[in-house]
Amino acid sequence: MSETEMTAEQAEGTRETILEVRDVTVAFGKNVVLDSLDLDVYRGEILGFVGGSGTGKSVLMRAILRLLRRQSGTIRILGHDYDTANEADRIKLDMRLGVLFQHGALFSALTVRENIQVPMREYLDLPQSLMDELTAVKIEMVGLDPSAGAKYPSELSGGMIKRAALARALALDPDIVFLDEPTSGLDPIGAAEFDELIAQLRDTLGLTVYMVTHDLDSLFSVCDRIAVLGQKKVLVSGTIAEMLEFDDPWVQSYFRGKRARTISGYPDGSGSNAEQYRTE
Ligand SMILES: Nc1ncnc2c1ncn2[C@@H]1O[C@H](COP(=O)(O)OP(=O)(O)OP(=O)(O)O)[C@@H](O)[C@H]1O
Repeated sequence: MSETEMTAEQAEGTRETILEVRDVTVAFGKNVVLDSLDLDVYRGEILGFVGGSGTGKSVLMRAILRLLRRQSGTIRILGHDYDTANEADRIKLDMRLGVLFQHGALFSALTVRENIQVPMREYLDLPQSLMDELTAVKIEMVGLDPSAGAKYPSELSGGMIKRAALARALALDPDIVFLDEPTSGLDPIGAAEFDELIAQLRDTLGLTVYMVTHDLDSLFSVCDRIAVLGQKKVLVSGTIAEMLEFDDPWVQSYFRGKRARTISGYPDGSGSNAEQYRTE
């Protein structure tokens, strides 16, 4: 190894942990869903979070976003522990997170422009003209036509709703966005375009992306790392190559199953021609 090369461990040491989950337990009555779970998310990465149905992916995301109570453990976002932060710091922290819930979850009685301005009104004190300018930038950023701003969610296609919801998640220029199954309900071309948009935003804005997904195409084409939830913990996290090597029946059948092999383009599931697969 030359002096300028780094080992994988050294490279890992230089990454900034933007989200640190330690020893988190969440239970509903006697039903323990997450048990002493640990997870790290690094700045600028796209992390795909997968696991069988009902394993607790949404519960973890909601626990991180403080939408439900956990029994124990610590969650540090951008180095801050929300539990011990004062009110002013909590608000600052909230502003650095963006969320796109499944199905978009736009307010149906508001136009796209008004939807995007909801977080701006909540957290910023800006004149309407400036909010309008910022909104136009967000609409362009997610690849929507400027005319979409005046439309109501019922007038938009599924793909446009996802983009509008993403624009709202980006309204306050967050450091990290949480996406709950962002490509579900989209056709393969729409899903591939949405993945491309996510990768583009990561590259241009340095955004960190935490994506709960069942979409193998997304995992193979845009995710830098994958974390697998199983047995109430993060069973394994790493690259696709590391998933393929991991000795667990669910992980093996998920990443080496017939569909995964078709997407990856190689008999053993390695490599990736997901984009080609999708547009065929
Ligand atoms: N508010 C709640 N009260 C009681 N139990 C809950 C609650 N929310 C989730 N659960 C339970 O937690 C478990 C995990 O649910 P969760 O929705 O996180 O699964 P998931 O991994 O996101 O599944 P899917 O991929 O099917 O969306 C389930 O057993 C569910 O019934």
